[in-house]
Amino acid sequence: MAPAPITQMNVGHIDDVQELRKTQSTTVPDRFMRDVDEIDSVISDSPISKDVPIIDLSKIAKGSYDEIIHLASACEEWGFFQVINHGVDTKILEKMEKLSMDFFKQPIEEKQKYKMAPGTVQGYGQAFVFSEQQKLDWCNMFALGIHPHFIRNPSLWPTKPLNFSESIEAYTREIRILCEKLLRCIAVSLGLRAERFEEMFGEAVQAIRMNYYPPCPRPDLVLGLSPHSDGSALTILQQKQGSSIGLQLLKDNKWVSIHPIPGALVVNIGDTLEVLTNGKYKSVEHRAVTNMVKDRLSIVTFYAPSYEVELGPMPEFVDESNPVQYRNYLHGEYSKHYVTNKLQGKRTLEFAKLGTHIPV
Ligand SMILES: O=C(O)CCC(=O)C(=O)O
Ligand SMILES: [Fe+2]
Repeated sequence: MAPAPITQMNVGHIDDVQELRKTQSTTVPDRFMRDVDEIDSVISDSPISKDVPIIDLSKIAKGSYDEIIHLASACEEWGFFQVINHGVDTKILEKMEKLSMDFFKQPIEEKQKYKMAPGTVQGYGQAFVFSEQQKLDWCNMFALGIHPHFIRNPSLWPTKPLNFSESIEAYTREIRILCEKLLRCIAVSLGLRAERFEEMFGEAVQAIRMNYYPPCPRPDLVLGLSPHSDGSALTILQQKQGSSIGLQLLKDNKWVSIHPIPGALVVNIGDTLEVLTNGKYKSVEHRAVTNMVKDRLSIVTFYAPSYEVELGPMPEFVDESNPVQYRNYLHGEYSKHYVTNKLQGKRTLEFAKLGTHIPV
């Protein structure tokens, strides 16, 4: 998430979905209603796939080559996996869930002290809305840039709940260590030296977003979060215990729900790794759907190279049978492009794909 430009744009009125929920209305405002083709499969029994791979990081730590092979196939065939025995203390995960809920449960006046400005991606509100016509997601977000420090906007760091900042620091420190570990494992799974990405990434960028989806009276008409791939290299997603099942990924053209495993974290490949591996490991389109009775909270970490790093397919993934599929660009340019466009499947990656033209 590069610092986005402050622009005067008219995004229209954006309803706060928790406030809508309080009205007990049985309908949703027009702006949330999706066209039929966008939601045809939202509640048609999208299978809850227990096939999404589960990677045991403790096996890799003990040197299991089989688990590295398993990781390689998870990345290549799914772009998504759940990680267990990941080393992040359960207490830290639970604390973060409580902290996030305590934040979202506050009166709207308190949360709006940290309002996300139109066209930006940090603070409280709804990101990726750029026009009055754009449909809205049934979601309240709270997002912060974490690392390096210059991406932080201190005025958006809440003073309530108490100890919010300290808890965020503790959580993001742990998750950063996990990102580093995972990236080393992913490098090995690609036949690279473990440190290959780490050395290239420089001081990696880290951002966090909490997505809160209150129950919705018409889950059949709305989306919790529009389909997208992540602009990161790697994303780590924590689903709050007891949340509704809501995360879906597109596999073989079908939406598949991710079955939450207590204590596990969901990991997905972002656009940046797709480009670096010249499409060997692809970012996968995913979205969130809502539920009529249950709410959902996800706590999402985006981990990416430093903005000044030049990205493009690594020579290891280019040969006669694998010609270059993406152009070279600075990560900061992509990050800016990502946060200034609405979420629209894998459209954003057209920025880098050779043979596609994006209007500027
Ligand atoms: O809530 C979810 O599970 C989806 C979140 C997500 O994909 C994101 O924040 O990028
Ligand atoms: Fe995502």
